[in-house]
Formats: sequence, structure tokens, C-alpha cells
Amino acid sequence: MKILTAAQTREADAYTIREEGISSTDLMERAAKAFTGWFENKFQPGAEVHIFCGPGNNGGDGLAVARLLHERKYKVQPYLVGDISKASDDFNVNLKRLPQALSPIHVEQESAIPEFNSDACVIDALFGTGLNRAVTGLYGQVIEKLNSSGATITAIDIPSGLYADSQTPDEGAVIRASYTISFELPKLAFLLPQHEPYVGEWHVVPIGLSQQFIAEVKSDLYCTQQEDVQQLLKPRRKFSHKGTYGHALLLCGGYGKIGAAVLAARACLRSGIGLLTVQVPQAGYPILQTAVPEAMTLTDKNRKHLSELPQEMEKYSVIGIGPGIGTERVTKTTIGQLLATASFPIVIDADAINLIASSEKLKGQLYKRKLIFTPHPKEFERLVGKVKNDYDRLQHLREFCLEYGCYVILKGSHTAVGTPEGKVYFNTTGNPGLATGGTGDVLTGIITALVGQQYTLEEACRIGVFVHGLAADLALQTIGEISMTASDVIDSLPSAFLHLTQPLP
Ligand SMILES: NC(=O)C1=CN([C@@H]2O[C@H](COP(=O)(O)OP(=O)(O)OC[C@H]3O[C@@H](n4cnc5c(N)ncnc54)[C@H](OP(=O)(O)O)[C@@H]3O)[C@@H](O)[C@H]2O)[C@@H](O)CC1
Ligand SMILES: Nc1ncnc2c1ncn2[C@@H]1O[C@H](COP(=O)(O)OP(=O)(O)O)[C@@H](O)[C@H]1O
Ligand SMILES: [K+]
Repeated sequence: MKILTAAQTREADAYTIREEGISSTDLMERAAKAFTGWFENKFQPGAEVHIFCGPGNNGGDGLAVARLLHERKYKVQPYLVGDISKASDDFNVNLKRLPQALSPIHVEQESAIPEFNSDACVIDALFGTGLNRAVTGLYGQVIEKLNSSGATITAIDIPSGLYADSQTPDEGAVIRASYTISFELPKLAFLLPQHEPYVGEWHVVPIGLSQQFIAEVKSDLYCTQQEDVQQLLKPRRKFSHKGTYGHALLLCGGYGKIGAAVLAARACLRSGIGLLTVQVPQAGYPILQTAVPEAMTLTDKNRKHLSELPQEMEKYSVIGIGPGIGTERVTKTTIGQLLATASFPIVIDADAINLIASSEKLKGQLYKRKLIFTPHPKEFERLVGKVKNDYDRLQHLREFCLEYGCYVILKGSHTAVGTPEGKVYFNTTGNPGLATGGTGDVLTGIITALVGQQYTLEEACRIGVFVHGLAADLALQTIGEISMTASDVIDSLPSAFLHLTQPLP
């Protein structure tokens, strides 16, 4: 699914109207019906619904929604906020269509807004994608009042005041919605952690925008969805054997963190790798052999740390390095040797990222290699320097991938996969149960397994983060967010792969 800018969304609206020969009022009606459909599933008829409409088409949506919810027996009160003498045509059409029983309140000062019952619903239809400056003055005061009202706010298309695809100015007021119902496609703003207080839980509802326009319009931003991953996953062939599915090497674990190697190894095996060798410091040998009998185990000459590469490096198809390895000088030297010799893809996580980030020499060895980095936001800042906000972080993500020709999996709630071509794929699975130690090690194991099976690096990144999040979503059903551990995510990997390869009817 592509992510469009606000300007592209307006073009998509206009294109659809032209190509389908419908009026913009018809498209607004579709949008209002789609919103109402979602609303009816969420809130019972009879509920008190206060709808705040601005002067543009977002306000027009609000008026159409007011009419539809009134027909469905909600207790609706529309509000017209500010100067509506220059309101859009479709706003005026829908104002005229309001049934007589719905008498709108004109809000010329914020004191015109009454106190709401504690179970009241507010629908925010002040501004949508036509927002063109920070919201201040009366509109700002209205937003602040609604935010502090205690009512449950549902935003139409986007929380008013929030810029859809660039940094919202600090001085602008922004609606804090519990739910945001967006038309046809999500907006970039929804995927960025800094907007969590505003966007709440978001959903996309289709309104029949031209699929041809969406397919042809240029955008480097995408959301990876289940259908995408199902199309990418390859079935195992009847006459295949373990050699068909790659031989992965994991260089993970250190004294006190052998568990990281165990987690990565188990996840790798549950993600379809043909053969797996894990090299751990000597202290890890009995642990690995007991905890992961399917993996072949090599030991480092060092008791506690990664200090050497194994013999016969050429037999591996992929390496995963980093979880639990620590930041000893000797480990840094070993990473330098790895970058100098390995010709196959490398998945670089955790302390391997930290060591590379701390050394210009190692950074200089990154060019023209097949590399996937899997940093969390702190590790990413060590690589690229301090970032100013989430948009700046995305910009750095693209620049880093372009400069080094590598892939970066920037982990978070909507993990972002950056590619050397400048594309960014946002993930749509996962939940806060993943916010616990070791789940990143699991991801390293999964990605390593997928690269080993000859998925392209881009495919491996997209499938890997999706499956990792899906496994956590499936674990959620029986374990919940609070008790979830990294091992639970591994235990749910089989269900996640089954879910994707044999979808339930
Ligand atoms: N196009 C279609 O067919 C469809 C569109 N749809 C819906 O329309 C929405 C987009 O509508 P839109 O383009 O009319 O813009 P919208 O967000 O309502 O705001 C524009 C108005 O706000 C004003 N204004 C802006 N910023 C301001 C500020 N900071 N402070 C104060 N005023 C400010 C601006 O005034 P001006 O800049 O002229 O002073 C103008 O009057 C979209 O999100 C979706 O909900 C759906 O129905 C599907 C079909
Ligand atoms: N709130 C959240 N929602 C969804 N996924 C999350 C959330 N918090 C963390 N994650 C995921 O959990 C993993 C954590 O990785 P990381 O921070 O490297 O953990 P560790 O180093 O302990 O293994 C990442 O894949 C990240 O995307
Ligand atoms: K809105």
C-alpha cells in the first residue's frame, strides 16, 4: 500500500472525480458513508455525538456524517466553527442537506462550546488534508477545549492541526484523537512515534479512489500488508533438501548474554533455514548445545567474547552478527576482518552496530556490500548522529541507505525498512508486547534465515519484520502484552508462517 502526500491525495480525489464522471459531492458522500460505517461498529446508536466542522471539505464530511448518524438514531449536534462565509461548495451543499431537526451551533468563540457528558463522542471535522498553516486563534482554542473535554474524539481523515507529511509547527494546536479514520490510504504522520498522542488508533476505510491513479503516482513510501507478504513467500519445493535453504552463520552471544545467541538461533531455525551454525565464546558451548540441538555449535578461542572468525567462511550463505557480543576491542577487530573478507550478505545488529558506529575505519568498509542493519532508534543515532524529530530520522534513514547502498531496518512500533533506492516500507504488525529484551535478537534470527533462503534483501527485510510482528500479534491472543517474552514470539513463529501460507477461510 502506497503512502501519498496531502497534495497527492487531493490529486487522487480530483482524478477520481474526473475519470468516474462523479461529482465531488458524491465522493464526499462516499467518504461520509465509509466513516459512518466504522463509527456505527464502534459506538451504539443513541450516543451523544458532537461534530465540529471547519470551513473546508473536511467540515463538509462532518456535516454529511451528522446527517447520516442522525438517520441512524444517534443524538447529533453539529457545530460550525469560525467564519463559514467562504466555506467550500461541498460544505455548503451538505449544510443545506442537514435535516431541520439538526440545528448547528455557530462557534465564534470557544465559550460557545458546552460541557459534554463524560460518555459523549466528539467528531473532529475541523481540518483535513487542506490544512496549510499552524492552527492558532479561535480554531486553536476550540482544539484545546475539545482536548480537555474528556470526550472520546474520533478524527475524520486526520486529527485537525496535524500536518499529514511534514513536521507540524510547535505553535499549532492539534486534536488528540482516540481514533482516526483515514480515507483510502494512511498518512505518513500516522506511522511516526511522535504523533502517538494525536492519532490514537487509526483505521483506513476505502472510498473508491482511482486505483489506476494510486498505482501510477510516484511515491517512495509504502506500508507492507499481509497480501504483500503472502505474495513474496515461496513454497518449499518437493525435491528440495536442507542444502536448498541456505547455511546461516550466527556470530552472537557473550559472557552473560549467551541467551541472545539462543534466541537468534531458535528464531532462525523456526524461519526455515536449511542449516545453522552458531559460533559462541567458549562459555556458551554447553548452553547452545543443550538449548538449540538443531544448530551446529562452534566455539571461539576466547572464553567470553567474539574474537575470531570461523574457518571455511565460504560455506555460509549469510551471516547474522551482533546480539549479545559486547563491545570489546578484540570484537571490533573481528568485525573489521569480517567486513574485509565476507562476500555474502551480513545482517548487522546490536553491538555490531555500536562498534561500527564508533569507528570511521569500519564505516569505510561498508561500501558496496550486501548489508542489512537492524538498529533500534538509539543504535541508529549512534550510526548517523542525533536526529531532531521523526521526519529528520526518516531523512537520515534514506541518506544512510543511499550512501552505503545498504538496507536498514529501523525498529519501532511501525518498523521502517529503508532501501538503497530510497524506498521506505513501514510495517503494520506488532504490538507493545514486543517492548521487552530479546525480541530484537529474534528479529535478527528471522531476517538471517530469510536471506539464507535466497530471498532478496528487500524481501527478507519486509517479510521478516512482518512475520516478527505477526507472531507477537498471535501471541497476544493467549499471552497478552504484559507477559509476552521474546521466547513467546519464537513459539508463535510457526502459527505466523502458517497464517501466511495457509490463510484461514
Ligand atoms: N476533495 C474531495 O473531493 C474530497 C475531500 N474529502 C475531505 O476533504 C478534506 C480536504 O478538504 P479541503 O481540501 O477543503 O481542506 P480542509 O482540510 O477541509 O481545510 C481547508 C480549509 O481550511 C482552511 N485552513 C487551512 N488551514 C487553516 C488553519 N491553520 N487555520 C485556519 N484555517 C485553515 C482553509 O482556508 P484558507 O487557507 O483558504 O484560509 C480552507 O477553508 C479531506 O481531508 C477529506 O476529509 C473527502 O470528502 C473525500 C472527497
Ligand atoms: N511498542 C512496540 N510496538 C511494536 N513493536 C515494538 C514495540 N516496541 C518494540 N517493538 C519491536 O521489538 C523489537 C525490539 O528490538 P530491540 O530494541 O533491538 O530489543 P533487544 O535488543 O532487547 O532484542 C523490535 O523489532 C521493535 O520493532
Ligand atoms: K479532521
